[in-house]
Formats: sequence, structure tokens, C-alpha cells
Amino acid sequence: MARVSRSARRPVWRPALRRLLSVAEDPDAVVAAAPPVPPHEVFRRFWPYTRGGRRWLVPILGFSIIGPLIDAAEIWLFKIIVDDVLVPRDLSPFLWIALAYLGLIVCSGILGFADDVLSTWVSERFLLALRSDVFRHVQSLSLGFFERRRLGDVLARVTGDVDAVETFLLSGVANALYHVIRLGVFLGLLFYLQWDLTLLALVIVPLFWHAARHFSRLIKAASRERRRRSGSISAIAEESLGNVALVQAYNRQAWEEHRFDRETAGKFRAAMTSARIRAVYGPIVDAIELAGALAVMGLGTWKLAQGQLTLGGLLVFLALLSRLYSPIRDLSHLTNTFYAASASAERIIELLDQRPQVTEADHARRIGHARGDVEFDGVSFRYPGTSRWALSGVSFHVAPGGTLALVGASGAGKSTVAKLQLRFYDPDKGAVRLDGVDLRELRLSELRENVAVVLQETLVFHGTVRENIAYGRPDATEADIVAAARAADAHDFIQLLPDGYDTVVGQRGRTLSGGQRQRLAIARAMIRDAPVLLLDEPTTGLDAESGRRIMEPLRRLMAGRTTIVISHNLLTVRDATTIVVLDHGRVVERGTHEELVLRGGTYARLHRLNEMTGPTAAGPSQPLPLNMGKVLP
Ligand SMILES: Nc1ncnc2c1ncn2[C@@H]1O[C@H](COP(=O)(O)OP(=O)(O)OP(=O)(O)O)[C@@H](O)[C@H]1O
Repeated sequence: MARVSRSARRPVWRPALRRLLSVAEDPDAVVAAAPPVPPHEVFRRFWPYTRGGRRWLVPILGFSIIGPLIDAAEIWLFKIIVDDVLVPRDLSPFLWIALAYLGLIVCSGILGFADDVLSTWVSERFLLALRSDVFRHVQSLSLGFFERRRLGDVLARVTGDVDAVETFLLSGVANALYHVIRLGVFLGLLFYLQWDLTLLALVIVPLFWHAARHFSRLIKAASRERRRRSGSISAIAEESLGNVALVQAYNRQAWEEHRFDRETAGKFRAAMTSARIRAVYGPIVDAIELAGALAVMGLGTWKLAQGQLTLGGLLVFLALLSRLYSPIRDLSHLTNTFYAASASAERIIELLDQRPQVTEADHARRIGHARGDVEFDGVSFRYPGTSRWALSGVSFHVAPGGTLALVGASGAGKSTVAKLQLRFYDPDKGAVRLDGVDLRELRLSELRENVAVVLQETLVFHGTVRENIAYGRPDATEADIVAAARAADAHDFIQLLPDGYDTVVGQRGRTLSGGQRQRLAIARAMIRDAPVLLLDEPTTGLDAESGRRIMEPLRRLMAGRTTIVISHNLLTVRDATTIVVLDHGRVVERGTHEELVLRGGTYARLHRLNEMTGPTAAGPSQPLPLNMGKVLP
């Protein structure tokens, strides 16, 4: 007879079942799945967060022991009712049995209350510590991380995944212990009652475990997919809602909905796979359990017929058996929960493993209030993961109080200079110095206290006008805030707002005009009173009138400070003490406005272009009376 090939012998339902119980990989994932981490590693990483609540774990454990004992006592009372009240039809012991029942119920109520409150306290304390730590860690990451990652996914990790870690570490472990203790108590009782029946009942345990192990692997894959999709959903929601004006202006709602639907459908599929796995798992466990119970019932009935067992004894045995199977079943369910939670734990671990690219030296130097001497010395820099140099051999020096203007085409590297000055990144070659000290040797917080910024995209928080100005210096007094607002030419418009300084400006300051937002940003920089000022395209996006209006407050802000001003608009930079022209990350020209115009190079060409297009939107009506501190090339 011809041999049947292996594949021909394989049951046809196998591939169908596999498809039904597994999640499909998505090659164009918005958010990639986190790398797998073994369970013991998850424990090692998160156990320290239980520090505050560990002493309460002992009483909680105590409750886990007393709970099953009360359960067992209730069942025992049931045996007494059957054997001493029902079978002999004798009511005399009924009263004390009823009282004992009542006592047990009261005890179990008190215990349940204490257990609930304590366990919740321990879990929530754990979550509090972990969530704060994850947030602190995310805050400490360098700008580069946020430029690469999808913000929505980071938010989903900080808010959603953190909870699952608690399930893994505390609720999960507490439940596991609780079930193990219950298992021990009921097993002891069953052995005491009928050791041979108990041994028979235990025959099915390996089957339970085998099923649990197999299914938990499937559950884990589905859970990882669900968590990944949750991250993607948050990422897309954050991106489309954060850019709602752009989406609506370009009629891209349908496209955004499509992206969103794709991810929600992915999560739906993963959830359905989980449901199918659980739905298949449930009846399998039921069948195993039934097989055990039937075997016990068969042998038990035989023993009853032989007079080796009372009816009460058999009924109690079967009742206790169901209590024995329930922790076994719960434990095997718990492995599924564990695996599902570990998918979230992996996402948190991946986040916690991110190291800031910029770190503070061990014995970082303090400089207090700097003089404001800024130097770029042969600085070359490449953004992580890119091959092009964003800056290459850039050198300049601005003496305290001087002004340096950075000019160049889009993408020339101007904003990169500002990022290095703030130490959002470290240069790959060369050094950036403040008062002669390499920024890498300085305390990060002190460096940033010495630098005030007014950026192209003005950042305004949801909050009052007062809070937005005081963001520059949280300990500022009311007088400081008003003085800064006056100097920034913002006081008048603030007074006209419905609640003056207490007016709440919407998220990103949407309820203010571009010019008003910019003046608020100037007031914030003003109140910081830092010796170094970075102005990154401060007039971009403003119309002629608004641009003109902020020139005066800008001049006041720049007075007496070392300023690096970045601008496409040559009219805002022509009076800088030194103008540096960047091209593809290199310094191609440097000098004063007059010198560079005479030289007839890139700057002169840009200047001519500017002249041809006329005084641009943001051009000042008069030259900037810049502080003429010494600026050395
Ligand atoms: N986060 C980043 N990751 C990778 N490359 C970047 C990043 N930011 C900027 N670059 C690249 O570095 C180069 C310099 O960018 P930079 O923002 O400094 O230019 P810029 O002169 O300020 O331009 P613009 O005037 O348009 O603001 C560009 O080629 C840009 O594509």
C-alpha cells in the first residue's frame, strides 16, 4: 500500500483553526510592536515600584488564607446539615448551625471589605509611583526622541499600558497566590475526606496546564497586537486632531478617517481573535473539568453503594471538588491574563529603556547667571539616523551683549544651531561653549536658565495669560508679569481681553492672533531675564503691521543680551553686529551687512532678492538699535 505523505495526513481543519486563532502581521504598522521581554525580567524591572505598599502585602496574604478557610467551613456546615439535619429529619442542631452560618457571613463581609480597600490601596500606590516615574522618564528624554516617535503612541503607553503592568505584578500575583492558597486548603480537606477520590480528581490537572500553556501563547500574540493597535489609534487621533485646521482646510477628513478606521479595524480583529481564543478555551476547560467530576462521581456512587461514604460526605466532596477546580481553572485563566498584561509591560519597558541622547556630566559645573559669551567652535552635527551633515565645521563667537544673525536658505542649518545652543543635541565634532565652558560640562538646568527663546511656532499653553507669561519664571510676582507684558507691548491687548490677565487662552493659544501670541512669547522670554536670547524666525507668519508691532518689544528684549537671531527676512537682521551666512550646514560668509553687500556673494544676492520683493511683511520701519557688543568672527 502506498505510504500517505505527512502533509496529506495532516487534518484539513488545522490551517483553518490556526487562522481563526492567530492575528495577522501588518507590514505597514503605524506603531511597531515592542520587543518581547521574558516574565522574570518584567518582575525584576517593576518590583521596586511596590516598595511603598510591600508591608501591606502580608495582611493581604493573610486574607487570602482566611477566605478559603471560611469557604471550607461553609461547605462543612452544609455537610452537617445534610448528615445531621436532613437525613435524620432532626431540627435540634439547626439553630447553632444557622448562627454559625451567620457568623461566617459577617466574618467574610469584614474580610472582604478590608481586602478590597487594602488591595486597591496597594495597587493604586504602585500605579502612582510607576506612572509618575514613566512620565518623569519621558520628560527627561531628548528632543530627538520626540522628533522620531509618534506622540499619540507615547501617550497611550503612559496612560493605558501602565495599568496593565499593575495587573501583571500585583493583582495578578495576588490572585495567583489567592488561588494557590485556596487550592492548598481545598486539596487538604479533600485528602482528609477521601484520599482515593482526590487522587482521581487530580488526574486532570496536567490536562488543564497543557491547555493553559498552549492558549496563553495565542493570547499573548493577540494582546500584543491589541496594545500596538491602541498605540496607533492614539497616534493617529493625536496627529489628526492636533492638526485639525490643516485637515479641514485640505478636506482630508476622509483620508484621516480611513487611517483611523484601518487601525480601529485592526484592533477589532485582534480583539475578536482574543475572544475566539477564550471562547475555544472555555469549553475545553469545561470538558476537562467535567471528565474529572464524572470520574469522581462514578467512583463516589460506587463507594456510596458500598456504604463507604455517606450522602452528605459525597455531596460535600463534590462541592469541595468544584472549589478545587475553580482555582485550577482560575490559575490557568490567570496565565492568559499574565501574558496579555506582559504585552503592555513590554511597551513600558521599551519606553523606559530609551536613554536621553543628552545627559548631564557626573560633576556638572554650575555657572549661575552667565555673562553670555557664546561660542561655536568647529561644530559638526548629524541628526541621529541621518547621513547628511546638518552642520559642518561651524565656528562663531558672540561676546556678551552682542548680536549674531544667522541667514541662509531653508534647510541651511539655522534652527539646528539653536537646538545645539539649547543642548537639545550634542555636536558630533567641535564644541559649543557658554562663558568658555563646554555645554556638555554644564548643568543642563542652569544652561537652559541662561537661555530664553522666542520660536518660530509660538508655544502657548492652555491656561491663563498670567500663567503663560509666568511659565518663563514660575516665581515671578504680579508686578514682574505686568512689567514684562508692558515691555512686550502686550499689556494693552491683555487688558482688553474679557478677563484681562485671567483670560484663559485655548490650547496652543488659538484664541489669540499670531502677533498677540508672539508678544506673549516675548513677555515670557522677557520675564526669564536670561543673558542669552534665541530668536528663531520671530516675525515669520505675521503680517506687515503685526511684524512691525513686535519689532519694538523685540528690541527691548534684545537690549543687553547676547542674541542669536535666525531669519529669512534680511531686514530684521541687517543691523546685527555680525551676520553669518549658512549654506548646506557650512559657513559661507560672515561680516556686517555693509561688508557682505559689498562682497557680492550669497548674502548680497539674498539682499537683492529681498529688495526686489520690497520690504517684506515683517520688516521693521526703522533699523534695530541693537546693542553693539563686540562680536568676533
Ligand atoms: N529632527 C531632524 N531629524 C533629521 N533631520 C533634520 C531634523 N531637523 C532638521 N533636519 C535636517 O537638517 C537640515 C537643517 O535643518 P534646519 O532646521 O536647521 O534648517 P533651517 O536653516 O533652520 O531651515 P528653515 O529656515 O526652513 O527653518 C535640513 O536638511 C533638515 O532636513
